[in-house]
Amino acid sequence: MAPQVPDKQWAQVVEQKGGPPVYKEIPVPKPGPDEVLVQIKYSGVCHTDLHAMKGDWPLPLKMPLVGGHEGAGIVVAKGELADGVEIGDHVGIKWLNGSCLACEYCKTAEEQLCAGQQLSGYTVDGTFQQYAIGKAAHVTNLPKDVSLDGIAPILCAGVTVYRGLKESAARPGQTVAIVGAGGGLGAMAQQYAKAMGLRVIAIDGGDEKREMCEKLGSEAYIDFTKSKDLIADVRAATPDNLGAHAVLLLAVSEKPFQQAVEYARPRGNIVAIGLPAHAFLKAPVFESVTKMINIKGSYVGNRQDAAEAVGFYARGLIKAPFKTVPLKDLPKVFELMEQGKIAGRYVLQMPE
Ligand SMILES: NC(=O)c1ccc[n+]([C@@H]2O[C@H](COP(=O)([O-])OP(=O)(O)OC[C@H]3O[C@@H](n4cnc5c(N)ncnc54)[C@H](O)[C@@H]3O)[C@@H](O)[C@H]2O)c1
Ligand SMILES: [Zn+2]
Ligand SMILES: [Zn+2]
Repeated sequence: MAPQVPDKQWAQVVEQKGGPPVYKEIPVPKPGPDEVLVQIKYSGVCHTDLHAMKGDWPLPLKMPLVGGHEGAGIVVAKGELADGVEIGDHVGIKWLNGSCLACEYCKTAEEQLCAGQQLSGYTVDGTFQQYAIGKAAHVTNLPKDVSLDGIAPILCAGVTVYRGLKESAARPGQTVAIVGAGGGLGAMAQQYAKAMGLRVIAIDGGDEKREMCEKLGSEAYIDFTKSKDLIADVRAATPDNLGAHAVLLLAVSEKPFQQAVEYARPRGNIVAIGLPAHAFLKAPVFESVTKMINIKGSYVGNRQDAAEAVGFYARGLIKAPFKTVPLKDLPKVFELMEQGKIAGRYVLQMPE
């Protein structure tokens, strides 16, 4: 028998650009033919949700908006064309809520580049509500024996850094510098990198993040708020002083995007993932050319990346720290995030 679905639910709704989100009751949405309705149990809070509320990016967003795109829950209703997902399944709703499935990018498993994409918590309502809609083709299957709180942040932070590490082409034994290592993506990135046999240099600010990075197995922590010569410090943290084989840029400020070429080793790959507002990538031409540096962007991951990232977690390889608070506390989480005070991730628990 299909579960009882109420007409109303609690949600965090951004009613105007800049926020704050308003905790209120809104109607429970109904799934379309190719969609599922997911009873969200937990949702991670990604810095992207804060960028969305602030209107940081040159990409129009839905308003009013229910944010959130790291939702883990249980399917409670589905449309008649929603194949491959059953009521009762545990699934995740990620940033890419849906895509056209028919364009060149969708056909070649690069759906994050689809011009017809729908984005959870940005162009469609996301997971900061008790019941959220996802396209059946795009929800991520989650194993039923894994608890839904810790796996929620895998759905954006995990997938994104996992794909980013693949894009970095770093091989086991090589060194990756993770910039913004103390944040939500950064904590995950350290764990995925370690599981992939990479050596990690963590870059972030403050002692709470230092402590976390050391626990997560980074070989060096460089505090960007204290270092007198960040470039020299990163190089010195590599065994031969030549710099990192790969750099993962996860920070929410522009400066590191302009420094990375100087501490990447010759032939190094710099992967830009963080999306600070109004920022530019800038690199010295001389060093970029003579060191044959590769600078690229990486944007979430495809459905297979999501399945693989979940697999790493389910096998116990990813233990990034998170704190759980009720859905109503989202404004407090945004405040701490704005101040750069969150080590790891906050996960919101939906009311019962
Ligand atoms: N490309 C993608 O697909 C994708 C996916 C998810 C998130 N993002 C973006 O990634 C960024 C990070 O997200 P998050 O949720 O991890 O944010 P977060 O706030 O949890 O972490 C950001 C970290 O960057 C650190 N930082 C700030 N300035 C720094 C500097 N100069 N050097 C080193 N560290 C610095 C902060 O201290 C913080 O720990 C955001 O911009 C987000 O929108 C991109
Ligand atoms: Zn498409
Ligand atoms: Zn995200």
